[in-house]
Amino acid sequence: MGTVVDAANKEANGIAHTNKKVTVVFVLGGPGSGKGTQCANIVQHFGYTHLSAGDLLRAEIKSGSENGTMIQNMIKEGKIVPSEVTIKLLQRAIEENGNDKFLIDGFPRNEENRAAFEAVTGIEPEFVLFFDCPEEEMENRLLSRNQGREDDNIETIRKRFRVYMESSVPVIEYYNAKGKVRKIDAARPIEEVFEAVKAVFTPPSDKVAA
Ligand SMILES: Nc1ncnc2c1ncn2[C@@H]1O[C@H](COP(=O)(O)OP(=O)(O)OP(=O)(O)O)[C@@H](O)[C@H]1O
Ligand SMILES: Nc1ccn([C@@H]2O[C@H](COP(=O)(O)O)[C@@H](O)[C@H]2O)c(=O)n1
Ligand SMILES: [Mg+2]
Repeated sequence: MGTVVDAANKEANGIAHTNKKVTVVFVLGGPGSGKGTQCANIVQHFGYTHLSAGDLLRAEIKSGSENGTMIQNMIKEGKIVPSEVTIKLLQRAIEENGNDKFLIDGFPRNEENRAAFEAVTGIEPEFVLFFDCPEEEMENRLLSRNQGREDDNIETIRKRFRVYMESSVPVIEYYNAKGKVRKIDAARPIEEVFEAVKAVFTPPSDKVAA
């Protein structure tokens, strides 16, 4: 079941409304747990559009936006950018895309993100895909990622882990209490993790008995 984006709230936020009916899956997990890697696989197999909040913020820096310097400083410090900035980027990306099902990766990152997104868009996630991975493994992955990210250094990585534990884990707990979390053991090879992910996205009627 999708969610109809609430017209009044969208107008208040300055986004033209289309009453687009969308299905949203939030993809959460610690820094380096493999969210982006698995989202790419889900896109290929299940036809979702992948929206990474971090990628949208990095693109905003590159675009020369008035918020660019603020966003860059927040990312360097591993801090969470104010919700209105990130939500506008997500809303625009949803509106501009012809697809009606989205993986929103790395969002909501804190309670403010969660409550503001729900209030502004009226969108409730179908479920939350949660990649559970030990910190030591995530640290090793981030230190060898080699994508030139300014926040993949040990000092910022430690700050990101702290923010994750203090601000993001409570959001996962919130959705867990609502029965919406699909937890995946992410400390396995990429292909094995994807087998578990596939089981979450495959409707029960399509599952073949082993
Ligand atoms: N299951 C896995 N086993 C080993 N390495 C992995 C696995 N999944 C992803 N990686 C690698 O770990 C690094 C981090 O993965 P990815 O970028 O997908 O994580 P992320 O959760 O999106 O991180 P961030 O929150 O920093 O954006 C990448 O170099 C990726 O190739
Ligand atoms: N909801 C979000 C998501 C991300 N950020 C900032 O971007 C950084 C990188 O995010 P990744 O998901 O790509 O790791 C993150 O550390 C935050 O600084 C944010 O503010 N809000
Ligand atoms: Mg990522």
